[in-house]
Amino acid sequence: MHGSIWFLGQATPGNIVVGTHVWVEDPVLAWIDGEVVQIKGNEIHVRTIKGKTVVANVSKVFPKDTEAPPGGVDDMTRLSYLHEPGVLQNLAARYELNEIYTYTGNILIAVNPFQRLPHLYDTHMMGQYKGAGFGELSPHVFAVADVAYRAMINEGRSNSILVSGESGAGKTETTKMLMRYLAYLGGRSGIEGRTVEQQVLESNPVLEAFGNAKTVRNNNSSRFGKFVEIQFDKSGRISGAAIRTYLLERSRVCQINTPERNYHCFYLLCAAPQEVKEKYKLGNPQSFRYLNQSDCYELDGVDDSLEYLATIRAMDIVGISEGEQGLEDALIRRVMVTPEEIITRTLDPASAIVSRDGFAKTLYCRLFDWLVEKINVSIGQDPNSKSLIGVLDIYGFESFKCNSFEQFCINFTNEKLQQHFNQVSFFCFNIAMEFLCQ
Ligand SMILES: Nc1ncnc2c1ncn2[C@@H]1O[C@H](COP(=O)(O)OP(=O)(O)OP(=O)(O)O)[C@@H](O)[C@H]1O
Repeated sequence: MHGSIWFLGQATPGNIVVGTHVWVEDPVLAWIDGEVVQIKGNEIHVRTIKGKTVVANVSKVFPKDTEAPPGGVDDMTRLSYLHEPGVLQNLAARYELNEIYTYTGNILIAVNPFQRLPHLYDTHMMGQYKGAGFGELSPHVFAVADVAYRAMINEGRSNSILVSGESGAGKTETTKMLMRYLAYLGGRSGIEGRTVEQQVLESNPVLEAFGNAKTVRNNNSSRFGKFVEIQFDKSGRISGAAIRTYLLERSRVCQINTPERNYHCFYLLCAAPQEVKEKYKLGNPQSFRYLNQSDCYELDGVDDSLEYLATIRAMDIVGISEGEQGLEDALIRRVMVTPEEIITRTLDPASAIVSRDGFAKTLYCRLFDWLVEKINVSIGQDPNSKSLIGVLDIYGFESFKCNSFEQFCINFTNEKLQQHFNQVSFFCFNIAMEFLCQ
């Protein structure tokens, strides 16, 4: 992987004297600037711009670059101090000017604007970035896609772009923009005049119904990692695409907390037309243990019965039909295979519950993998593609009340994922706005 983010330039006692302009932590603003008025050993007394005097340990006080341009710099490697307050100040100054993209070397930092900015992504803009040298124009997600594409053509090898950041930071949107630009460069229309990007996006409602859920931060949070492969032929034209998914959050199937929800598909099923509900003996979401652990059932502005119909339509497009299951034995009996014989043991209720939950999680993950396979058949992969550009959209680390150990450990042990990390040459890091405003 090329590069990562380092916070350098930590203050040392040597470069802070009375009169130095510094940053200190602030419970409301995250960081506030001020001037050092007194130093007592490791204690630094700072008069902030709000007129308050605060005392902080020297290790928590960072020098401020008083000569930094007020509008910020578009590449943060040009900052005199690459420490947390310096970086945040720079991103906030640019954000004020509606500049949501900033480089740190060859890493693109994207701040979520939480509003549509169509002028940033139109065809005119794509034309501007086509073939432009990296860093020649303002930082942009198209510039990252462009450099990845050029490197693929010139060096004749595949590339990957890693899109990371916390939940709600804008990874999925960034991934869509990367795909849109690659489809623009790769030219070829897909089946029936639909571009590959359109085909991948058309499968989104299915993936979102089964892989997205309401979380504290995002009403439509992807709870899985996604690697979208855009495949190219030897002349650099798009020849196919495929979606690989990773690390679906298994624990959510059986365990949720207010104000979060389980996967959307469960609520959609409960909002299905009456005949479907009767056929599958479905009640309201409040009657299901896996849904009623949280008291959040509805999403603002979303009608689950309409979403149900939209998902069924999207499933039709990708060629998914109905199937049936019979499950009782798998739930209440455990089969043990020994060298001598096969023993079937009936479980006590507590073990049956553990078994039920484990079974539900595995069943759900397999269902999800099966859906992804179906989607790939429908999109059309090219087994003979010369090279590909992969866009890896994967959530970063978050701090929950109850962190799922399973979820985070797996980040580092998943071999399939590691394989793609090894291919990554370009990096987009997404930041949600509230991070800047904390
Ligand atoms: N570049 C952008 N332009 C406009 N709106 C954006 C942009 N990026 C993000 N958003 C807004 O922020 C919302 C959340 O973004 P997104 O779903 O991409 O986050 P995410 O990082 O993929 O979250 P999660 O990890 O929870 O799935 C989007 O629904 C959209 O409204």
